[in-house]
Amino acid sequence: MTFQNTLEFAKLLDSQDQLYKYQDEFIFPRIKGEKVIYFTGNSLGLQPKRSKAYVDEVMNDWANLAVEGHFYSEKPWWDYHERFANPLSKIVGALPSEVTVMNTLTVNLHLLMVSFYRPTKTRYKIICEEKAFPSDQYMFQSQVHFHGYKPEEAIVEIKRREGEHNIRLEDVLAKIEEVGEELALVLIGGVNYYTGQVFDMKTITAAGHKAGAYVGWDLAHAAGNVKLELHDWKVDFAAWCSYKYMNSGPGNASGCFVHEIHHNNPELPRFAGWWGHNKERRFKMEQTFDPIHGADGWQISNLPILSLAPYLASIELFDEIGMDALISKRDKITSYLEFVLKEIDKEVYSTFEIITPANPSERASQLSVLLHGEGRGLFDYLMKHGVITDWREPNVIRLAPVPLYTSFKDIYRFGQILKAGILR
Ligand SMILES: Cc1ncc(COP(=O)(O)O)c(C=O)c1O
Ligand SMILES: Nc1c(O)cccc1C(=O)C[C@H](N)C(=O)O
Repeated sequence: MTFQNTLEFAKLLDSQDQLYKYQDEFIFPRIKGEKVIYFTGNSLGLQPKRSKAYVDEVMNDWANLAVEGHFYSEKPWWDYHERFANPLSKIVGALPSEVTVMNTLTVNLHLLMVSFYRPTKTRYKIICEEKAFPSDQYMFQSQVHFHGYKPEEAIVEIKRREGEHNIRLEDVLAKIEEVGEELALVLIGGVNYYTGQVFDMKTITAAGHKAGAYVGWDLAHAAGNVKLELHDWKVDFAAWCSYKYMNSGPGNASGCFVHEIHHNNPELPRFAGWWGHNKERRFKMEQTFDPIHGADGWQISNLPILSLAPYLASIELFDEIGMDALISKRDKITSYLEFVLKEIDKEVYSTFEIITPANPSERASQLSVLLHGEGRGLFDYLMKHGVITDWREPNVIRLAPVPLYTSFKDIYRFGQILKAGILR
C-alpha cells in the first residue's frame, strides 16, 4: 500500500481498522482537555476502563466475605491465577500448564535461574546481549557472584558491530558456537528495550540447545507485542512483565513460562513455597514439598489478588481480540509511523535516524529515533504538546504506536507536532 502523509489518508486507514473501536476501552490522560497521543505503552500501558470493576469486585468481596473470599467469592482467590492460564498461553504460544503469574519480572528471572543456571567448573557462562536492560545486567552480575564467579569471566555479551545499532543474528550464533561447551545459559531480551529489535528466538533457542545450554527469554517488551511460540520453539523458560503491552497497571505481576519437558524433572532445583505445592493437599499443611506439575509449581506465595484483578481484565481483552489481529494492525501502524517520520525528515531537512531495524520481521511496536542535532528540547516540546514519548540517554526517543489504542490519525497529528517542534 502506498501511504500518504495527509489527514484524509490517516482517516481512511482508521476507517479500515477493525481495532479502531478498542481505543474507547482505554483511559487517556488529557492535556488542555485533549487526549494525549500515547507512545509509551512499551513502558506502562494505558488503563483499560474495565479494570476498575475487577478491582472493585475484589474490594467488595474482601469487605463482604473477608477470609471466606479465598473460597466463596465469585472468583475465589485461592485459584484466581488459574484464570490466566488459557488466555496467557495463547498470547505466548504455550500449553496452559506451561504458564503462570507470580511476583515481578526480575524476581521471576532470578527464581527461574535457580532452576536453569546451575554452573559447573567447566560449563558456567551466560550469553546475553550487550546493553541489556540494566535490571537484567544487575541480575546476571549478582547471579554469577552468588555462584562464586566473576562477571568478567562468566558473562559473555553479544556486541553490536562498529557503527551498527542492532545485533546481527549471525553474531549471536557465532558467539554461541564459540563459547560452546562452556555455555550454561543463553538469556536475552526477546525485544530489545532500547532499539526495539526483535530477536529470532526460534533459531537462537535451537543454537543454544545444540551447544548443550538452557535458553531463556526476558519477554518484557515481547509479550503481548510479538508472535511467540514458546512451546514449539522449545524455550526452557521465560518471564515478562504485564504492565507494558498487557496494560495491567504499574509494577504489576509478572507472567512466566516453563516448558513442559521440565515439569516432572526432580533434578531441577527450585525455591519452593506453599503455593507451588500440590493444590489438592495444600491445606493439609504437610511437611514435604510436592510440586504442582506445571509452571504453577514454581509459585512460592499466595497471590496478590488486588494486583491480579486488573491484569485479568486486560488479558480478557487480549483474548477477545487475538494476537493475529493485533499483529496485523501493529505492522501497518508501525510502517505508517516510519513513513510519516521519513516524510517529515525530508520536509524539514532534519537529521534524525530510526535505529530500529527496517525489516518488519525484526521489529514490532516500537521505533527508536536517534535525534542527531536535536536534544531534549524537542522531547520536551512533544510532551508539552500532548505527545507522550520517552527519552533514553544519550539522545533517543522511543515511540510505541500500540495497536490496541493508537489511531492512524494520531500518527498523522504526531507528524505535524514533530514538524512544528523541529521548526520551533
Ligand atoms: C527488558 C526488561 N527487563 C527487566 C525489566 C524490569 O522489570 P521489573 O522492574 O518488573 O522487574 C524491564 C522493565 O522495567 C525491562 O524492560
Ligand atoms: N517500570 C518502570 C517504572 O516503574 C518507572 C520507569 C520506567 C519503567 C519501565 O518499565 C521502563 C521500561 N522497562 C523500559 O523499557 O524503559
